[in-house]
Amino acid sequence: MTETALRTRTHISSYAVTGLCFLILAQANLLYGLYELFFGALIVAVISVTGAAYTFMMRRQQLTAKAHLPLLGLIGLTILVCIAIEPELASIWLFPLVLVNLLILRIRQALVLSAIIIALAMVIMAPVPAYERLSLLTALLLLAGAAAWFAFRYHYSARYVDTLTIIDSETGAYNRRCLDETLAKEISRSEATGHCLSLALLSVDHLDELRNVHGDSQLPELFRAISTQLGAAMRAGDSHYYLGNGHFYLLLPFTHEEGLRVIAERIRRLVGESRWPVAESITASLGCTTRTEGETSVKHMKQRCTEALEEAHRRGYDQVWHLNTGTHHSISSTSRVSTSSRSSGSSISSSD
Ligand SMILES: Nc1nc2c(ncn2[C@@H]2O[C@H](COP(=O)(O)OP(=O)(O)OP(=O)(O)O)[C@@H](O)[C@H]2O)c(=O)[nH]1
Repeated sequence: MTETALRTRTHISSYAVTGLCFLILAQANLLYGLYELFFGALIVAVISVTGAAYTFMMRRQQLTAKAHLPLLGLIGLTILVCIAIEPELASIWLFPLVLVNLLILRIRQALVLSAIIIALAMVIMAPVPAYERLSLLTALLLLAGAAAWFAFRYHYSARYVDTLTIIDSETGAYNRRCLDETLAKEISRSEATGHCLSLALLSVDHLDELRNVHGDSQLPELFRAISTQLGAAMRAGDSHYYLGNGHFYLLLPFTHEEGLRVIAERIRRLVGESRWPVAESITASLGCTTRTEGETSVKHMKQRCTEALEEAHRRGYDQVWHLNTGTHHSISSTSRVSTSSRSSGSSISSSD
């Protein structure tokens, strides 16, 4: 579940429970013939139901949902009027208000709104004996403190859960699921704005030999180091994704074919010339492609990268291959970008 979905559920549940509590309170007030308080509780219940409906309507635009503060302010105002009518019953009204504020608003907003309402309530409750007001104030402050701590922990956990769902724990790179989502978004953005989009698939060469020599348990340390280096080598806005088995996708928005050749070659050289933990010296091959006009398929872009990588492997590893296509399925041009020899230095050579 995403943070947004979790937040929507919490908001709707909080409004619904508040609505239910105040409906019960309204009914109790009706039974005791306290008609003004009955209407007050009924108004709070109606505003709560409105809040739940509003949360549902705005579930996809939570960041622009600005009406929670006015709605809860209105609930606060109604409650203050009810306290003015019957100051002895203030605690029944104030406790749920503080809780619902902290469950729905940002922590700072909730604390400020609750503080204002509690301060006004204390003034309105002047006829009530001082020790009663003081004990109510203490209880409210304790509740607000505990609820704020809970809200802070909840917010932190929700963000942590969201991070876990997109990050590969072995390497710290984004994971496969995140790649598909982000690539689909970048393709739409590229289609809408006309900017270039490139994708590369990097694989560590001769992985089976590395596995035989160093053992499975050692390799994650190597992949983690590669992931860190990739993050540092690419510019802001680029991102890398780990698929497992020594394979990384590099997603390069705003990068045309020539730019892709430059960055892919730079990364191939970086891998070949760096000293790595576990294996010390390794090489990598990259299969690259650039989105063609009108192309909308995540699958086809990834497929071209895989085919380009297979070609790089066929040609002897430690290679960068670029594959572009006018149609989505067939390979219409294959460009050899680097020579296979690291010692001779790799330069962009002629197309095949
Ligand atoms: N996406 C991406 N493209 C890169 C990166 N580095 C180089 N490129 C591409 O390669 C082109 C040439 O890069 P460089 O040889 O570094 O030349 P540059 O003029 O310093 O590049 P920029 O000022 O970054 O545009 C750039 O215009 C980019 O298209 C990178 O880290 N990420």
